[in-house]
Amino acid sequence: MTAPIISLKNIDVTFTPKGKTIHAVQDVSIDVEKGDIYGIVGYSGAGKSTLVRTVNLLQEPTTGSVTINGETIFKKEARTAAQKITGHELKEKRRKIGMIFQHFNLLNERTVEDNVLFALENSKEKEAVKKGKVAKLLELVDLSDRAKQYPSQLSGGQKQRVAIARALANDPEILISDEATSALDPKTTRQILALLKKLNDEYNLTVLLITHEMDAVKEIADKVAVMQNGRVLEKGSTLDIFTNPQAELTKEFIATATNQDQAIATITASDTIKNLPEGQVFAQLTYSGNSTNEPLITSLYQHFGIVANILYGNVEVLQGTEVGSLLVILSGEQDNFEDALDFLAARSVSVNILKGEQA
Ligand SMILES: Nc1ncnc2c1ncn2[C@@H]1O[C@H](COP(=O)(O)OP(=O)(O)OP(=O)(O)O)[C@@H](O)[C@H]1O
Repeated sequence: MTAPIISLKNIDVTFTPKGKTIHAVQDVSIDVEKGDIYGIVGYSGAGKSTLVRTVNLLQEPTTGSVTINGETIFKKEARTAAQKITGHELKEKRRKIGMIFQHFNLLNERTVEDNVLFALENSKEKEAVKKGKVAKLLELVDLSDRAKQYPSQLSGGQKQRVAIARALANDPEILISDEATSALDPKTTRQILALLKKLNDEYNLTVLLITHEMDAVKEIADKVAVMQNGRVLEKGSTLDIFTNPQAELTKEFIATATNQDQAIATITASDTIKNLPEGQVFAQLTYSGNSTNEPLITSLYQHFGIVANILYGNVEVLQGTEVGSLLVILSGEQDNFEDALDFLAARSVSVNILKGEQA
């Protein structure tokens, strides 16, 4: 197996402003394979930006190691001196890691093409070659007709596309997207995410997608790590995390991204659930892939005499696999409930009891 393109091991980042200690990142280890779109999701202050800034050493870890393409560019253990690559080597590495940000960071007094050209400042290529490259990049992000305009003449989505063209100017292998869609409306967000996915598909560009929106992860990420208070709570394939989230925070993010939180809130407040008869259970069933081919609801009745009254249903397609969610009221023989739950678990249907006997 080839080495991960990014390997962060036991990363700690501690800040001590005015004698106060802030553990911004605590013992985080993440491996990103070449060609991954790897989402890092968490609320503001979770430590996402600090963590990704260690990838190109814009932020040196307090302890831990950073390995890019098999080469350890930084390593520091407690009470030993840091080992790191030289300034020149680091500069070279950084050129191969593009970054885009929430507020685009464009130069307002330069035209669109000059903003992209600026990234090639240190390139030894002839001016005409550089200009040709800029033209190609603008074509790639569908902004050829805006080359001579200034950032102030562009929409947010267009500005972000200029930033993407600029980030790609040095043919990076990795693109770090730090809340790049957070200032954009939902439609523009989808367009930018689609562009990142296209770059990933066509150029095998590895993308680190930092976001507070699980929706963005759901759209394009293959893998995801969920962060809180500087730590990774859980990580894995997007499909696994969506079908079987462990941490409460992850469940919360997923519920928001799939609009289930709204459905759960509305249904929980309804008279049907408020007056749920004794012995009945209000539950959320989440399933993926093969189990969707089985007539689960029919099976519950046939095998266990359990009736499922469906109040809400939703299917998402993640990485080509359906992930379904049902809000149901289950009723039937008490004695059969446990067997029915085992039956569902055996088919990788996760059951979250929201109200009723076993809640
Ligand atoms: N240079 C710094 N000096 C002191 N504290 C810092 C510094 N940079 C970040 N922090 C603190 O580290 C913690 C993590 O911040 P970080 O910006 O990494 O979080 P985040 O998840 O990216 O959130 P956001 O999306 O709001 O930037 C916060 O408590 C923040 O205040």
